[in-house]
Amino acid sequence: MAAETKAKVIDGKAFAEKVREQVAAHVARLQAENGLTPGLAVVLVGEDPASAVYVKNKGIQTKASGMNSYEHKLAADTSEADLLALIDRLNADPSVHGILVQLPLPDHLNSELVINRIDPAKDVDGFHISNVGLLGTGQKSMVPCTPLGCLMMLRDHHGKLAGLNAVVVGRSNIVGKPMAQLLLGDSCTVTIAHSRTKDLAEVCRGADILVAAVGRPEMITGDMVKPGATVIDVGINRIERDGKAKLVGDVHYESAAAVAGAITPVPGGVGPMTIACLLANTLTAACRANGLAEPEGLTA
Ligand SMILES: NC(=O)C1=CN([C@@H]2O[C@H](COP(=O)(O)OP(=O)(O)OC[C@H]3O[C@@H](n4cnc5c(N)ncnc54)[C@H](OP(=O)(O)O)[C@@H]3O)[C@@H](O)[C@H]2O)C=CC1
Ligand SMILES: Nc1nc(=O)c2c([nH]1)NC[C@@H]1CN(c3ccc(C(=O)N[C@@H](CCC(=O)O)C(=O)O)cc3)C=[N+]21
Repeated sequence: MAAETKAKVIDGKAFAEKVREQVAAHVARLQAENGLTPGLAVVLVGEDPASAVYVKNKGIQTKASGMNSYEHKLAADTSEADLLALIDRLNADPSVHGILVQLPLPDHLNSELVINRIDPAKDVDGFHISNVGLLGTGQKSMVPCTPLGCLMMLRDHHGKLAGLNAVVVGRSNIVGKPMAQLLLGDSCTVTIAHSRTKDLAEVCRGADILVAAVGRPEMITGDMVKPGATVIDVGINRIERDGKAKLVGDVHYESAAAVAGAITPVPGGVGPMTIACLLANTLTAACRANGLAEPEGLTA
């Protein structure tokens, strides 16, 4: 028998739609008042099918919000020099305000080198070492889209986050670490757990806010969740169940939802917010590049 769902479901899809509407309204104003159209360049190297789908969705949503989308699809065997040369051109192009290089890159390319070649002001992923440092020291920066989307949903649900115990499971540079920085910035008491953490279940049970960014299908189960806690599931895992392809998170949804106070679903949770925040970051970058007022409520 399925456990009864107790938790409030945080609808990331609906939230993302609202964010995209705010972005579109601000873009329309920029065009009317300043003759400025923000532009986002997305670079995809190779033919990973999942990445191709994301890049296509990003392009569609970028255009739907009134911004320009420039897609650069490069062959899997593109040389590092050629990729760096493209980034240099995009850095110098005033119609491009945001640059995203889809990760992971093929093995022969050094992602750190490539990411750090992007002009930090155009680094809408917030992965450049300058933006990482600015975020870590509490200064204005470009904030990584996935953690920013999680933060927006958490602020919306809780109002103030100060004093809450937050546990982030996962310490990657693109999700876990920046998520922890943002929660710390909002005065949570933050614990970062990872594969070497002792008694992960007990650590997780201490969390008022539990963020799962592990990359392991359904590994966070209901017994690891404190009653009433808010659970944010970042995981995107494609699995096969009963002969069918299925998308599941890093959280075992049914058992966790029976205990949690609020939970994000997969699909329809963090994923859509990630793309909405990418659009928000592109708008923010365009405003900053032109010395214009930034959108309110769309930055950390
Ligand atoms: N919704 C969205 O927009 C996005 C979703 N994702 C998804 O989020 C998930 C995480 O992505 P990402 O951060 O890139 O993944 P990484 O593989 O880079 O990092 C995973 C982290 O989880 C930790 N971990 C792995 N196994 C365990 C375990 N058994 N117990 C505790 N910790 C463990 C690892 O620890 P250690 O460091 O010790 O190895 C590591 O820090 C994936 O499912 C990915 O698909 C990612 C980006 C965006
Ligand atoms: N430079 C870079 N920046 C990224 O932000 C980045 C990246 N590389 N590489 C891959 C990951 C993954 N990622 C997702 C974005 C949207 C959904 C999303 O919209 N998911 C939908 C489901 C989509 C589906 O059905 O596959 C949902 O959860 O509802 C998921 C995952 C961004 N990433």
